[in-house]
Amino acid sequence: MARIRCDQAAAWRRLQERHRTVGAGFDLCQAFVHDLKRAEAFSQDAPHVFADLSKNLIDAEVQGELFALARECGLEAYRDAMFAGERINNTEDRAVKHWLLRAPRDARDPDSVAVHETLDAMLSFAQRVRDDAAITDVVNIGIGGSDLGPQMAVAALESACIAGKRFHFVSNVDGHELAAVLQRLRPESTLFLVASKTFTTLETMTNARSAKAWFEQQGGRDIARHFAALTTNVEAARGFGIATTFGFWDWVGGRYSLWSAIGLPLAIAIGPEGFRELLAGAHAMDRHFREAPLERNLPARLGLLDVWYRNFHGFGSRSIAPYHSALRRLPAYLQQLEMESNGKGVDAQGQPLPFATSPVLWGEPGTNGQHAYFQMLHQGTERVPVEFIAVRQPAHDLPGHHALLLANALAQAQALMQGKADAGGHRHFGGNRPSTFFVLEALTPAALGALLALYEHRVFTSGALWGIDSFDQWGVELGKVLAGDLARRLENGDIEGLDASTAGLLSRLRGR
Ligand SMILES: O=P(O)(O)OC[C@H]1O[C@](O)(CO)[C@@H](O)[C@@H]1O
Repeated sequence: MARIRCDQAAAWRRLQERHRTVGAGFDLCQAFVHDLKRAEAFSQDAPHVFADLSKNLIDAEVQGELFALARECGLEAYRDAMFAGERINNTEDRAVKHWLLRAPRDARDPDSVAVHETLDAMLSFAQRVRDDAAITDVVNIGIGGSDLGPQMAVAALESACIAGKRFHFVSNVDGHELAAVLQRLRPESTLFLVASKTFTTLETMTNARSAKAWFEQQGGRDIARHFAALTTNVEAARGFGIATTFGFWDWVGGRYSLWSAIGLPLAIAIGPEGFRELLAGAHAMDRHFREAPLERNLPARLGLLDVWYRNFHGFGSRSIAPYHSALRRLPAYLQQLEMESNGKGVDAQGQPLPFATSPVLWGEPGTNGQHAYFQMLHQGTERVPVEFIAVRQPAHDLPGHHALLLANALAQAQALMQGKADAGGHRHFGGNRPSTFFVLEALTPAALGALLALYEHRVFTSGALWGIDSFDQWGVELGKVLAGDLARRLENGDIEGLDASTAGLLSRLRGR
């Protein structure tokens, strides 16, 4: 489908002009003085998520131009193409249909029917594992999208997780990780889930082989009961000796696969009903993204803000500050989602891009981050937009804590914006530092599903304007190939043809 890249749109030039004349000197505090309705105008309710965008460096005119830019670039048509199942992942010639995984069953659509068959089977398996008191440990072996999503979500929903079962996530090829987990396991009470879309990934296959060898050495019997595979490559899983498999499809990208069989650890942890609630929350956000006009469309507004910050203000990073310790793995999850999707230097046709794309995402839960890097956020030489995520209702009943936590989130956003002008030198806070503030009512499966889908569509929006293919990841290939070659060289010591640095390091690491 025809797409206009953002830098070729007339609105792009108007935004450049706007940034040159007023945008760069935009004063946040003054904006609130001049517009008493600013907080309301730049707030947005979406399913399960409220967002206050008013502490961002935008005004109504910039936002209007950003909507114009989105329309000129064909964002809505491109979004509709994704939801129509067109092959918008053009470099891999694949459709992009993770949203179908959370849509209600549609008997007319064979893909939807297959999705729900697998979902039903996977959820009954999850229920059986939940009911099986003999299984005390579930070990997910996977990496990237086959690890970060379930790991993040099991932590996020820890208050809803089943008692009496421990969940472990082994991703790294570094044997320290698997060895530390294996030490705490007994084969008869362990279920290994080998999660890999391709079932070829070096880390996962190495860990899966070692786990299987350990299981057999420890006298484990009945692989069929103690190993299951979550993969699009069911044949390879069978070849590996795993009979219980839950499949998914090539139109589910790794970083978009939590909603598929890859979510099995989460389904075991929170139960089939909880998992369906997660899907329903994400589906509600899908509908919002599909149906709301851009002016009231939260993922679109956020994605456009990202373009404004990256390409006009030149902000190179964004900090994620979840004020909820259960969201401790969310920054890592979002790093893959956004940086693997939009960390591209060429457009979908392979043409070099003359502008910046994905920012660096980073962060830690609040209030911990405040005692580590918030110094830089308040007084450093870079301006970094911060994203606060607060949850109104806590999942514990310790008195006092939650109000202090929320007060800190509010205070940081306020301090970033207001600064402190009356003090000079080291005590001076320049202020005018942007932030977005999200509020969830409670950290439920539905709210988490909606929040994650919100981020997915936001990444879609900026990627669409940048004209890139947000659904491939060719940038991870080169390192994989070189690692294969270097693994052989580490064995045999061959340094022929290597650059001097790599050759020297290789010899040192071989200890010879
Ligand atoms: O699920 P697989 O096929 O093992 O891949 C794991 C991860 O590797 C990548 O392909 C590249 O890092 C990710 O996109 C993916 O999530």
